[in-house]
Amino acid sequence: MTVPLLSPELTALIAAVQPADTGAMAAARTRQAQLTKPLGALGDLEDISVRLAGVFGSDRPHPHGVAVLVAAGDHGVAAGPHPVSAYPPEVTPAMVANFLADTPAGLGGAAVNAIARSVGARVYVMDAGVNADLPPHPALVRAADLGAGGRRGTSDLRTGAAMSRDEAEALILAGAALARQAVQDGTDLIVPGEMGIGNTTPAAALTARLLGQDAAAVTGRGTGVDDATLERKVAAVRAALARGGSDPADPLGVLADLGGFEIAAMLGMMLQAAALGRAVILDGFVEGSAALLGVALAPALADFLFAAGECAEVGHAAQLAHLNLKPMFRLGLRLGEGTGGVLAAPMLLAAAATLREMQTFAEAGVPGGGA
Ligand SMILES: O=C(O)c1ccc[n+]([C@@H]2O[C@H](COP(=O)([O-])O)[C@@H](O)[C@H]2O)c1
Ligand SMILES: Cc1cc2nc[nH]c2cc1C
Repeated sequence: MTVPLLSPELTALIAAVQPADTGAMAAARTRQAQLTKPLGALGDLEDISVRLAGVFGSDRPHPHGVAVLVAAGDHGVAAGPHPVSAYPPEVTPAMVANFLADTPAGLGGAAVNAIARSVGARVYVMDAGVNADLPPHPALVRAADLGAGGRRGTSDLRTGAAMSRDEAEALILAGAALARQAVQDGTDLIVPGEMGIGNTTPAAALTARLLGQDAAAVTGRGTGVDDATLERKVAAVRAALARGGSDPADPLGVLADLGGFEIAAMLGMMLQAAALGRAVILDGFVEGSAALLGVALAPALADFLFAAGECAEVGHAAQLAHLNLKPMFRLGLRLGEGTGGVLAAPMLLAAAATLREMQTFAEAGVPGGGA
């Protein structure tokens, strides 16, 4: 197929995603082998520390701030009398209000707020296309104010494209703008997060198309749907794919055809974070679908991605395998919001600290360090 052109702004963002620093990674690998521990004894943290050296261009990486950027959007496929979720679409705007609620503990009463507070991460909230009038709040960023259309939910992907290419691009760029803001505020580890009732259905459709998998293999129970609803979800994904509205050779077309506004925004966050040399921590299945689009657009993005846990959603393992990422834990999380990504952030900070702060055998005078 002839792939339609991307806007100059998106083309520039994609071009700015360059591979990580292999020299710093080689130096970090050598250094890890000299640190005061049995060879390989820090397990996967060693590989993570080497990858962080590549991201931050130093064999002594020193990442600082952690932020979770939660984008919320509604979905046409979730509206109407045939639900694909265990919860009604009204939960999406209500949860945005919960992310922003004034509670005795501080900003926000959702899981992501509590977990972020517990690890000192900042929370940003974006309305990427929620089907409600959200009252103004100083901590609420509106994609519409960042140049994106501000439509209240996507179209039903069973019967037509979820959004236009222009809308998809505008949401990607709005997500990128929020990530630039977070970096400006001092963030080195970016966790894209999401809220959107029904969004495991578009995430499954994106995954099926981009990985060439059968709908049933990548469609899971999301919020905990029963067997009849799961069947309806698989049928929805099959119907969306059967329309033949997009080709994996055109990732923006796939996003517009099968995606969601918050998925587009998270894609923009990932591209921008990588373009600015910051690490991205992936949470669950919905974030994974954005990451698949990201590496299809900019293969070097993979160097900047770190997997938090393997979530309970069927299809997540296939995403991680495609991204060549090893999850750090398996806690059975199936929440979204970026919760798993925030939980993983201290592990990344600790991995970097080992490279930066441990002594070598020679420095510490510990025998057995080898050559
Ligand atoms: O990302 C995941 O792994 C994930 C798995 C299950 C559920 N979720 C969250 O639950 C919602 C989507 O589930 P559903 O059943 O409405 O498609 C949405 O708000 C997500 O944040 C997210
Ligand atoms: C209550 C609730 C909170 C969520 N957070 C992310 N997805 C969610 C779905 C529901 C239903």
